Amino acid sequence: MDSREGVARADSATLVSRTVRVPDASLSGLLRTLGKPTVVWAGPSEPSVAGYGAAVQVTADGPDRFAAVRERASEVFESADRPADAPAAARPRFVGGFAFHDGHAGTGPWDGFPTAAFVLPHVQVVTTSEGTWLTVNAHGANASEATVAETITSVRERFDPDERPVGRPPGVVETARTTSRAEWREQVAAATERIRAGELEKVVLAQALDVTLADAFSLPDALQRLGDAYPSCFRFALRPADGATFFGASPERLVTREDADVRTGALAATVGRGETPDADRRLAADLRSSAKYRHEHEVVAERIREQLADVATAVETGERRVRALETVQHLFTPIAASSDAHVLDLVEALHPTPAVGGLPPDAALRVIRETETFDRGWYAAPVGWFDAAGDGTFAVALRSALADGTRVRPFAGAGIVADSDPDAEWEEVQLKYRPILDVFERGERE
Ligand SMILES: C=C(O[C@H]1C=CC=C(C(=O)O)[C@@H]1O)C(=O)O
Repeated sequence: MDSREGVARADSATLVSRTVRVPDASLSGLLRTLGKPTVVWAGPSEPSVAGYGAAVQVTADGPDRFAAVRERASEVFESADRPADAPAAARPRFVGGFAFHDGHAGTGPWDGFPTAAFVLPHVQVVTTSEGTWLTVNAHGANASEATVAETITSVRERFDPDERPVGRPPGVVETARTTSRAEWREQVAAATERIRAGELEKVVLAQALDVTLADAFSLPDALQRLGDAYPSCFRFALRPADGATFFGASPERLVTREDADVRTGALAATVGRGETPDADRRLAADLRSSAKYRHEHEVVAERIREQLADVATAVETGERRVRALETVQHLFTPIAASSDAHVLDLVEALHPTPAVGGLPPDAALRVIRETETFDRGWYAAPVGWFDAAGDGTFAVALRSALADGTRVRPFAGAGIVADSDPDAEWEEVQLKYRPILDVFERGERE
């Protein structure tokens, strides 16, 4: 299942797709029994998807990558041989993501991660509140109903949905930084100077850690721990080639399109959690009332509305509120709209929002490139899924890390505006590493 035997380029071949119901299974149970997935997606109030192997893999480079993926995937979907009464939740879905920058190199730690990579899984297991379905997709010269039926039988034989206990956290042996505190101070000071000089209004600067674990990384354990601590976040894991896995639990929905309904939102400005309910409320009150936080947030909300204007109508902004997560609290403004555009067109219009890039976008991207000393790769970029109708959900790959064996590289950043304080931003970034580090560090309880 780990190989890419089924890999085919989108061409005139048929996509054969069949679905059977299987016993109810939790995502972690599935991952522990079926082996190494190529893709995993689990969103709040959405089906979870675990994919093995690739019936089709689509990759693309350069600024046209969004359209290139959409077109190649549409060819595959148009060729589909799938019974009309097959359950909708189990429909074939491409799952994958994009690099943050157009000119992504895909080298070093990001070896195997192109500028865009999506997989239509050979074996796709979808779980909803209604049940679990196994879909087998095959495409190319050897794809037939008979080969699909054979795979269904062999996966069913191995299918053991029982929950397995989560292992002990592996423990951290060593942690190195891409950016020292002194370098960060200089970077933030230089960025605020450029902002005050009028070159730009906001930029999101990031950094990374190089963590060495005592024992090898376990994806089922990592995703289960993240799911327990961050149930309202989008959990994902992507392994476009054999090698490293990019995974995380992102609080930020880039966009969902369901029929013509579009859901997005602005998530920006951060404080920590208080030690007591009173301290927590004071922090939340500060987040709501501070002019600095409001500005940092409002530029994001306003820009998202502008970005949507070209691809959607009936853009409506909900009420700004505080969204509390296990380790941080953010300002959040829901935004809804209506659109006939494919979800990938919406992703293209929205990426990068100023919650991960800045404003104006080009100036912010220039400052990011000139300032950061590590490769963002797929961090802070769109990850998610789409289907034949152009529906789908994409999250912004935050609270994320690249993991391979005992090596893990978590990423985190912070929005910088004119009055940002480098030390406060440093503390904020350390809080944003917590979701990933908590998966690996051994606390006193262990
Ligand atoms: C860039 C990150 O968070 C973004 C999302 C929410 C709040 C943010 C902030 O307050 O700076 C960031 O814009 C990250 O988690 O690495």
